[in-house]
Amino acid sequence: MDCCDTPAPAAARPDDLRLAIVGPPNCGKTALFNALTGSRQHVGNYSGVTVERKAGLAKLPSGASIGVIDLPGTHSLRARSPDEVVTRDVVLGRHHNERVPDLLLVVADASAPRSGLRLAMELAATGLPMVLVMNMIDIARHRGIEIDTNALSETLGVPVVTANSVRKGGLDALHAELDAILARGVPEPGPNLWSPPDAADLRLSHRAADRLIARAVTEPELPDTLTNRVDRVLLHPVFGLVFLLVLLFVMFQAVFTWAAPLMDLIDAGFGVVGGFVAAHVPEGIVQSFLLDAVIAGVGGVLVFLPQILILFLFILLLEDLGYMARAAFLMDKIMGGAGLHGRAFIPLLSSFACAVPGIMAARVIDNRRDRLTTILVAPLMTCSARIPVYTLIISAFIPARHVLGVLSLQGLVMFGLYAAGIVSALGVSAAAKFMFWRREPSPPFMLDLPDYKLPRPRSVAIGLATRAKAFLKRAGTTIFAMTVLIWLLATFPFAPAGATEPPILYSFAAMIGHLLEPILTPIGFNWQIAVALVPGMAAREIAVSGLATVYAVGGDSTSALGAILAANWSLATALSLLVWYIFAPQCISTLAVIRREAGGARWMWLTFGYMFVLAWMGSFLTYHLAVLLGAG
Ligand SMILES: Nc1nc2c(ncn2[C@@H]2O[C@H](COP(=O)(O)OP(=O)(O)OP(=O)(O)O)[C@@H](O)[C@H]2O)c(=O)[nH]1
Ligand SMILES: [Mg+2]
Repeated sequence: MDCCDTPAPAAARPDDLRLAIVGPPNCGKTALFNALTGSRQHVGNYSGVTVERKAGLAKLPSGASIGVIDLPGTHSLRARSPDEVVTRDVVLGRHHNERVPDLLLVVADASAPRSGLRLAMELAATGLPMVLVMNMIDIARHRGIEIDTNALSETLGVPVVTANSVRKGGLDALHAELDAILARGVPEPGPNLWSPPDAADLRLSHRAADRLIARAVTEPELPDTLTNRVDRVLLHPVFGLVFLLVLLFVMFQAVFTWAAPLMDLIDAGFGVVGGFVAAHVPEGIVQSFLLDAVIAGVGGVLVFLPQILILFLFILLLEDLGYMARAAFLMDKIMGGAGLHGRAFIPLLSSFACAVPGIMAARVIDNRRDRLTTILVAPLMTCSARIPVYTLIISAFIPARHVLGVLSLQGLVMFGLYAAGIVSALGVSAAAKFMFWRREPSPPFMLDLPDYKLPRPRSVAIGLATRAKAFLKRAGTTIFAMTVLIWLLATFPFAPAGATEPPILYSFAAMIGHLLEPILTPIGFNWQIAVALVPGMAAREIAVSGLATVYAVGGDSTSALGAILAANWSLATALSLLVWYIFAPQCISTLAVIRREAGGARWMWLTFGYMFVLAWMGSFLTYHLAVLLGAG
């Protein structure tokens, strides 16, 4: 029966029901949420993937729909970090605009059920009705772990089902249970007796969990040791670090070399469209708009899609494999030396995609000082929006030859730019620790090392598609809008009658460019760069589309942008711009998210200020050093 066919009594009005998914980190809550609701939220094999509340609608086999909320993972309601506070507040009904959930879906990792069962026992005190889901049952079975769901259900007094959230049909038991609950009517909540547990309560609850496990879970004599065997190499203090370095290195080589054929293809595609427009649209303002703003500008950015996707392919595979937490473990010493918390690794790693989710991921750090340091340095990590800028300049100025026979020099320079971002992040955090927090010792941190899992092609494909969509959307909105603005500035006003100079020199763009020259000439930038930099605050890629448009309007539309730059700039200018892009506080969304997450405009201005100073000084030194060495 469809729920919407007949007006139903209160208990059977599932549309109003709210179900909250709660569980320890990395037990598959988001995978379960996606499977229930058909959403495509990001999952990854490490703790702290989800840092905010997400809502969706689950359709049950009976046709009923119920509201489902996915929450950040937590080991206890005694929330410490901001992400855990979200979970606590939703469960206890303290979240603004949200009432207490009607039913908790408590998720435990069946292959390592301890923390999930402990949390389930703690949650029982809230009085909320719940269902316990023993997720990842496939992994548990594979390892020979047996779960007695009847014993669990008897002891806890709640329905217990097993689930595999990443296989079709893996939620059948849960679906049936939810429909049965709806048919019976969701029980009224009991009184909320939860209070923050103290150390003695925690000890007791751990013992209770042990007793429950002894009764309901049978572990095999010989635990699975593949993860341990692999970790003996990958977590080795020397081999492990060497492996990590080689991996990163291969990644950047791949970004450069694998992408080339695809990029050429897209470039050729735009070439054909450009030829068509040039042949069929009469010369004039419309043709200039299509050729200079749309094709040269936005098209010039779209060409970089393959590179961005290759970088994400690596990141998604490593995430799903469970390697990221290992990398965090390996980097802990180095990061700790620079005053960064071990938990900062994942936020900093996410910042390779974009600083915005990276800064949000810092919510997993419970200590405010360490969270602020992480937020402060996250924008120094090389976000994917820098890829087009880096690639453009590298391809134009660094010869495509090999070093030592196999290493591409261009890939090497790219690696160097990423390394420069990382090293400067370590340096800035060490400086911040020295200046602001010298006396406070760093608290220790516990890292969950997940078991390795084979990456699932479907989830990697979904991840890639999401990234591609986001990039194309940016290109179609922000980047397009700003490129059109630059085109307008470069086109109007027209040159006066009888003008002898190229028309663009009479445009607003040239006027603005010349206005900024006093700040930018000392670092080797010309007025064309200046024009692209200001709208580039909206998105870094606009430097590419902006330069393409300015040069195209200026009459340089016949050859590729790289060739135009190579002909117009000195190597010193190119290097200076690369260094500028390592440090420049360049995108407004990042600054806005810093303000929100750090809780004040002062942190935003501090980030803007230090990054601007670093960018200007770095570019100044680079430019003058390069000129001294004869590259001017
Ligand atoms: N084999 C198997 N893998 C699963 C299952 N459920 C989730 N996974 C994988 O486990 C990893 C963690 O899943 P997530 O859904 O991100 O876990 P989470 O509980 O939301 O994690 P946080 O948001 O960090 O708390 C991912 O790599 C998933 O693909 C399952 O039932 N079986
Ligand atoms: Mg999650």
